[in-house]
Amino acid sequence: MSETGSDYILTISCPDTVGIVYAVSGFLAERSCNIIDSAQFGDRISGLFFLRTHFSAGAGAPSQAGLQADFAAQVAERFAMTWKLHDANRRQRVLIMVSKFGHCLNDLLYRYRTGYLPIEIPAIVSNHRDFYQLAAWHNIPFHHIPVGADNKAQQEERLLEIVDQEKVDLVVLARYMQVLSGALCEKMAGRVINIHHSFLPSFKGAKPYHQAHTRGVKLIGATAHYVTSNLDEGPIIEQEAERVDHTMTPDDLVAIGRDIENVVLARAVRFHVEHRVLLNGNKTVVFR
Ligand SMILES: Nc1nc2c(c(=O)[nH]1)N[C@@H](CN(C=O)c1ccc(C(=O)N[C@@H](CCC(=O)O)C(=O)O)cc1)CN2
Repeated sequence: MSETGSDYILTISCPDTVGIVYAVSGFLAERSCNIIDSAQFGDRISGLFFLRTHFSAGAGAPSQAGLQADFAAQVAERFAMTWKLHDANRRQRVLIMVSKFGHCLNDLLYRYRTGYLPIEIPAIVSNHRDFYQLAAWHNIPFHHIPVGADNKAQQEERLLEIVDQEKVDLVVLARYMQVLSGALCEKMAGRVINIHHSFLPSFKGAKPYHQAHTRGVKLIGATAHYVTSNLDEGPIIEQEAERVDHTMTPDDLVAIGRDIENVVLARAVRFHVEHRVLLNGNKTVVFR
């Protein structure tokens, strides 16, 4: 039996058909589980259905393991669901990676410290030493892993050792400026979020603000996306944009961009750790 009031989040994707919400809500009601909030979306192009349900297990409800076993047998199988049942109160363990620009790292650390981001941060990893003291101030272990053309595979092995040892759920690239290998992206699929400093698909690669200035755009932005082996091509989680004009220098755009990057990355991390993001091919469904 579950402790009264245990909160869970159920996420589902499956071929769309009649009766999915009815089956899920009936399953929960029969087991003394009360839905707190629920959202769903049927994608008519992919033919897939997506559901996120936050519920509380009342007195007499089965344990998490019991709910999972029942749901697998009673509902998930007949609808061919891809699904997960998450403990809503468990804080995800987030490893942050950074290179030379620390604004996103600093912002995430502040939001974590003030409780805005319900996460644990067991480690900070960088290919430079610049943020060693910032990590120390927050009492978070700092791992310096320099990467060059001749040692990328070995250094990525070290990263994966830390991910394993620290039971990391999510890796956040907070302006980490090295391209991760295809092998690493495969191993960590759906568990690595990057902040790209442009409004993708515009201005991929390094130095997007200079590209934007050269092009003379009137809006600039930032994009948080899951990392895949295709640089800057991963499923987009969140974006934001700001108006700019002809009077602004590339440095002005960089300064405006920093604030946008902070907000977009923090939102994307929060959506992910609250199980609000479901993959839909190379796109996402985000139940904000
Ligand atoms: N597999 C992936 N790895 C990374 C991605 C990604 O989308 N897929 N995003 C980058 C972040 N990024 C843009 O957002 C980015 C970072 C770095 C480069 C780049 O060309 N780097 C050069 C080295 C630059 C340096 O040493 O300063 C390189 O790796 O040759 C492009 C885009 C993070 N990783």
